[in-house]
Amino acid sequence: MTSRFNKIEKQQLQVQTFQGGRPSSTPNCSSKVSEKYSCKATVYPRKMTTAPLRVVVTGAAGQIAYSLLYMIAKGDVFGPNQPIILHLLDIPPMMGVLEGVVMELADCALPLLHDVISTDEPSDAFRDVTAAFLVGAMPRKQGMERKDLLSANVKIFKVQGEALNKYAKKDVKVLVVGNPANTNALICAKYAPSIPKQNFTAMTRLDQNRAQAQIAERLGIPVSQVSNIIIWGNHSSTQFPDASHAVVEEHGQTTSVPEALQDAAWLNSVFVETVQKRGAAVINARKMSSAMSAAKAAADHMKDWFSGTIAGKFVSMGVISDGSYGAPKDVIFSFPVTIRGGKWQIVQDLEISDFARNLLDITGKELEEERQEALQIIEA
Ligand SMILES: NC(=O)c1ccc[n+]([C@@H]2O[C@H](COP(=O)([O-])OP(=O)(O)OC[C@H]3O[C@@H](n4cnc5c(N)ncnc54)[C@H](O)[C@@H]3O)[C@@H](O)[C@H]2O)c1
Ligand SMILES: O=C(O)C[C@H](O)C(=O)O
Repeated sequence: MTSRFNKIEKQQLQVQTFQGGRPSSTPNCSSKVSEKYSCKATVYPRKMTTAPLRVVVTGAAGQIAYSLLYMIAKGDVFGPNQPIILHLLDIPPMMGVLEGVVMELADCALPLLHDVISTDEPSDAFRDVTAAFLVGAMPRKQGMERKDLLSANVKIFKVQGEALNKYAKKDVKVLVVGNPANTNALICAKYAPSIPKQNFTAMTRLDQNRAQAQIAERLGIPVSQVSNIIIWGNHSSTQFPDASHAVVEEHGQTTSVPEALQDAAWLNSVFVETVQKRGAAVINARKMSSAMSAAKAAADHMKDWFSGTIAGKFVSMGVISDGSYGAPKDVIFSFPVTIRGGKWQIVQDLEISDFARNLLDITGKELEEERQEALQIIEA
């Protein structure tokens, strides 16, 4: 456990005292499933002093959630000493499936899992949550682009923005996974005006992880030796995976990725296109969109947001644009960020080549177009 998790524990203790068993502020959830799964059946340390953190996962009966819930509940995201109350939201027809997921969570006998609230009511799902994984949305099928999902999905994020605004903690950290993630996050933030826009982010960590894996494979080294790859812009096929500032660490020596690879042609073509099209490649192979890797990326994103980035390292997140690097303002644009004390900051003053400039402009323009289309759908 790091000291950053200690800070979270202190904040939590100010608002909710853990009394053993069910915390006093647990909402009376209408879900039958939640009634069945009481913390009395859960085994956890006797002297637990840290108050549990309420975490909502939407689309909880779906593919991504099936991997993600386990990661959260076993401590991968909020630390090995942070008890969790999971709030699980899905739509009414999925309540039966969700019941099975809740049974499996109980059967995992995870010491950190204090309680599970499963529901189809946004008011119960979002009440008092400190972290929100917004996964619930339709996935694309073979041959579609992610923005083709706007008409099906964007209204979900209006409703959930409103619910977050009303019921969540004002410092809730929101990660939008459901596609098209950047524009859904923008709409979600718009309908939650009482929560700072900086608290709404979109997931491009899967693209970062994919890029890291491609570079490591090309160099024949472990992924852990590659860092500071940037994903610029939209989580779509216009994204720009940029390894020009990335580094390789081997035997205590740091080398830039372009220097280690000595293959600019590969970096500017095969590498970029492979990462841009990786989601579609997985769909073609699996006939379903990525789920295990998406869950891992969501866990990585939220873990870094809560616990911070390591000195000298940055990660990519879709965040509200302030116009840095000539990106359009007021879209959710993926930038390299560092994180301290739960707050992200865009890394400044990185050199942008003409090649990069062109790709940044393309992905920025797509985000402006998506914003316009989303607003038309919402306002129709
Ligand atoms: N940003 C990324 O990198 C990334 C990666 C992978 C997948 N995704 C996206 O994540 C989303 C979920 O993918 P999946 O594979 O888990 O899909 P899935 O179809 O397996 O699960 C989605 C779940 O969301 C539920 N849902 C639908 N509307 C809802 C609502 N209004 N409230 C709550 N739940 C709702 C569905 O009932 C379903 O259980 C898709 O949009 C997919 O494209 C994004
Ligand atoms: O490609 C998709 O539609 C799913 C997801 O966004 C991904 O990148 O794997």
